[in-house]
Amino acid sequence: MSDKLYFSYNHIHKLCKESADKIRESNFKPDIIISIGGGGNIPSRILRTFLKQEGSKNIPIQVIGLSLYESLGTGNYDESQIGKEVVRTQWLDFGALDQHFDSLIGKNILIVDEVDDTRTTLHYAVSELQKDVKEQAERLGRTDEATNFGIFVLHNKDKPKKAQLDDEILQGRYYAARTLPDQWFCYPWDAQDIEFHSEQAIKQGFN
Ligand SMILES: O=P(O)(O)OC[C@H]1O[C@H](OP(=O)(O)OP(=O)(O)O)[C@H](O)[C@@H]1O
Repeated sequence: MSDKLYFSYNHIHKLCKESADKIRESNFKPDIIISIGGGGNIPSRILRTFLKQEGSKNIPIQVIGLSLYESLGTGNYDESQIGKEVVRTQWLDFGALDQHFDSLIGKNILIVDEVDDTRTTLHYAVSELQKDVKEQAERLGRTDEATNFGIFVLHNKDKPKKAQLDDEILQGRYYAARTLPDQWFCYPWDAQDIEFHSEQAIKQGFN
């Protein structure tokens, strides 16, 4: 097989459907989806379609912008540590949501991205959001309310991770549609030539 794996839109749609069923079966009911842009945006929107319960409202999606940039640190880094600095380009805005979403306190929060590679980005997202919740809860005297974080990714790369997630999340509310070997993943939204991309996805069985 080629060292690149190609995934079609249809395949991704099906992964989201299947994962929404698993999330529901596990009894985790997200109140809000926090999408890590840009890769998390399309999976978030598809997942929402399948998480929607009849008669209830759509789950709101908020987007945070996180990008991995080359670390320019001058310290004694070994090669494996270079290039793993998370830069925050956008954060939450609850002003635009209704009164039920004036904060994340006491909510079930599903963080969505397309891939868990070194885990640096997910770790950053969870720990910064946990910090925000803690600060808000202390300020508003609501520290007794439990806030639960879950994670959904299309793909988890089977490789040593450079950052860790809490066991509570990893063991209970970490949903990876597929765990695959550490190869180059090609997503349809990055394709310059979608016909070629789709053909490869069909050949590889990811259609
Ligand atoms: O597990 P990690 O090693 O942290 O890598 C995963 C992250 O890398 C990619 O983001 P990127 O910074 O390339 O930005 P993008 O989503 O805007 O393409 C991807 O979308 C994930 O967010």
